[in-house]
Amino acid sequence: MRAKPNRTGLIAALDTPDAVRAEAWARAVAPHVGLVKVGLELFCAAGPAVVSRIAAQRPVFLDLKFHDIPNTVAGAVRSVCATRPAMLTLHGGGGGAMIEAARRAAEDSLGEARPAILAVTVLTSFTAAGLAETGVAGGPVQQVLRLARLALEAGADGLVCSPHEISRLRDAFGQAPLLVVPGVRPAGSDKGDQARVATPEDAAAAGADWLVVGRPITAAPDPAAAAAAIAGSLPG
Ligand SMILES: O=c1ccn([C@@H]2O[C@H](COP(=O)(O)O)[C@@H](O)[C@H]2O)c(=O)[nH]1
Repeated sequence: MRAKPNRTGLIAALDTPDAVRAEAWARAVAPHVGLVKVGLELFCAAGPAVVSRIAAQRPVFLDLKFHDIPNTVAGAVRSVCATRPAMLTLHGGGGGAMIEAARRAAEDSLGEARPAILAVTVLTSFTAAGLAETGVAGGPVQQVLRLARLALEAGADGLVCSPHEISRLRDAFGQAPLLVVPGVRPAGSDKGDQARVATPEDAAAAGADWLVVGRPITAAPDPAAAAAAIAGSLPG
């Protein structure tokens, strides 16, 4: 498992139901990104086979955000380990026992070659008001810190957070946890449904290990050029 880069790296999110298009994007952006991300849209349409094919060319961040009872999540982790992802996600809100079970399942399946286990804290599409609607008072930063502690103590290798929480997480937990950060928008790009966003330069300066960027790359007229421009804006 070699998921901690020496400097902030770029992950392109391949969000499409079309496996042929996803594989073409993966080939196009490959020179500019460290990993490509397969999420629910592509996985639900094209299944594990597309993950295995893409993983043969480029390390895959498998972002399926598991959230279920520990036994079920452990089984899902064992199943997806067959596709050889470099990193996978589960929801921190699933609790410590679920995260421990996921880590054990990954170790049993692939040993040293297991994927990094990342806990999603508070989705980057949430505002404080939206989070309060779900019954979580106190705002995103507090909830991110609470779930981060739980997840890291249960054996997670890292966290998915927004750019707004990176520095607070580094202050609380240091440099060791892998911080994977969506909600990244080059200046002037459309935010879409993302709420807690920052530019690639600001997220890198705050201490992100990996930036996850989807639509600003895949909706661009030239996805390879868009990925190259974002990667080029990161400190070297
Ligand atoms: O909190 C989270 C967790 C995961 N994501 C995923 O990242 C990409 C972002 O895509 P954009 O097009 O750059 O908005 C997407 O695949 C999400 O599922 C996230 O955005 N926030």
